[in-house]
Amino acid sequence: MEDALEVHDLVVRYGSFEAVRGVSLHVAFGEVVGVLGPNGAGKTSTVETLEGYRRAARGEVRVLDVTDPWRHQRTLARKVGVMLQEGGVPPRMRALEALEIYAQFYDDPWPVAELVDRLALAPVATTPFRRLSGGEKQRLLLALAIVGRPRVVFLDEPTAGVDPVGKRAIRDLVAELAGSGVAVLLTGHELEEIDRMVDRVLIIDHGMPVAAGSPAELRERFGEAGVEFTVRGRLDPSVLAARLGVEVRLVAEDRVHVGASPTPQLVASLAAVLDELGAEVGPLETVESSLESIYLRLLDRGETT
Ligand SMILES: Nc1ncnc2c1ncn2[C@@H]1O[C@H](COP(=O)(O)OP(=O)(O)OP(=O)(O)O)[C@@H](O)[C@H]1O
Repeated sequence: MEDALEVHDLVVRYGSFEAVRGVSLHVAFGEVVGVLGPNGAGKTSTVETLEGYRRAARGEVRVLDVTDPWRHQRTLARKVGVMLQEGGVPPRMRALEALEIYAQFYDDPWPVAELVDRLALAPVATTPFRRLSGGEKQRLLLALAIVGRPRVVFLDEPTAGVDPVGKRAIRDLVAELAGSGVAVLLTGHELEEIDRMVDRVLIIDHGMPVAAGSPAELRERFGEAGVEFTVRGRLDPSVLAARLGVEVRLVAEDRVHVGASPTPQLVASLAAVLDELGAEVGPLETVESSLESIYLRLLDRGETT
């Protein structure tokens, strides 16, 4: 797949403070990539440099055919979709009005009625922007970002504050955009949602890369696949650990986590030992690490080493 955008060894400075210290990333057409990291990690600084709002102190930045977004911000703005921060829409402008005005800027906009329908904006079509709820604002800002059918879309916390039905609508729309070849770069803290939307993530901290890959790759490298079950009565995890030769711990008072891949051998040995110990347990369930647990472990490790 051809890359729609790329950043190589990016450094962003505010005065003498280096907010981004050597970040590289690329997004292909048809790909959804998430930039993750704690508050102040440098996500917005990275994305805003790609959007042309910040100047790179060092490094190469390309978005579509624009190799210096800072210098060519106006040209770039017509080619990419940016999910604006709240301040990007005049407070009194009505939702539908905003969409119609934005649509006029483009040669082949997405039909406004279709976007209104897809993002369930009809009930608030005549509501002024400042009166919209948090989730409604998010949905409108997403509609505004994509109404011009850009080939590259930047989404800042697209599902933050959105209800579950709205989240699904946004996920579906993002998947559809990617399916039609759009490159999507998103940031956010809602890791469960992001896990479901992205092909790859880049985790950064203190302006530096911590890990990168698809959620599946990160699970493979840093995750803890395991088997869990509930137990009635007492079961000493250390006894089980000694017998199985793997890590076993309580994740709740009555729930045991066996930290090993659920291979047939492991499951058979576990069942045999439990039987021998006369333990009364519920069904064995396989569990895999969430992106959130991997993220927490990676960042924790980053700070302690
Ligand atoms: N204009 C600025 N002047 C000085 N420092 C800034 C400026 N903009 C950002 N910073 C600092 O740069 C660092 C990175 O900020 P950035 O907004 O890129 O982080 P972020 O990862 O997007 O955080 P969040 O998750 O909170 O949005 C922070 O320490 C921030 O305080």
